[in-house]
Amino acid sequence: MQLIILDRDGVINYDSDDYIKSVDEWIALPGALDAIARLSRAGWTVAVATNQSGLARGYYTVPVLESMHQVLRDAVQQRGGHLGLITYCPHGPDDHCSCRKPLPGLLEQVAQHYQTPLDGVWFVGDSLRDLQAAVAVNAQPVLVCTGKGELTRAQAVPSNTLIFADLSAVADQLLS
Ligand SMILES: O=P(O)(O)OC[C@@H](O)[C@H]1O[C@@H](OP(=O)(O)O)[C@@H](O)[C@@H](O)[C@@H]1O
Ligand SMILES: [Mg+2]
Ligand SMILES: [Zn+2]
Repeated sequence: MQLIILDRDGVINYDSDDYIKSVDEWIALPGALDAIARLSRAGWTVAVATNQSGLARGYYTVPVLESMHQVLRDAVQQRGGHLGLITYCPHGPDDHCSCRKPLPGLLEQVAQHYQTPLDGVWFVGDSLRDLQAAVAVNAQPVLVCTGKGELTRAQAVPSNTLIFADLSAVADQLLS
């Protein structure tokens, strides 16, 4: 199967250092929804793996998070696409869970859901922890320069990281 996994904040939607705490604060990045729909229409399975420590911090609730994700799903569907599994880590840094990126637990949940290996699967993120999670499961780390991506690019990223301007450029590459 053609599977691609996306980080959410900073890749699909604008990120904020104050967290994305409501549906109103959830604003898609230019071209991101069309990119997901283009991939989906071309037969790709598009999943999402996102840290959401704002839940543990009490900044928003699961119903609010789910409403953001319904907006995302509806917007992709309106473009003729389908968004697959959205898996998230609800924990905080001190919860010592196994799913908070850079740990690969979210990616492993995607692999389990689709019963497919992750070797070489593109995981597209804007933070170093996204790239590290990809490397941990032998997936392909892909950095986009939206969200925190430019800051991340200035750090030491995994040597095999692919770098693109944004999610639209990632879709262009995969669909070329
Ligand atoms: O990029 P993804 O994984 O989709 O989601 C990131 C968000 O959960 C938030 O993650 C926080 O990091 P801490 O969880 O506080 O370390 C901060 O980076 C926030 O700016 C950001 O909105
Ligand atoms: Mg991010
Ligand atoms: Zn977790």
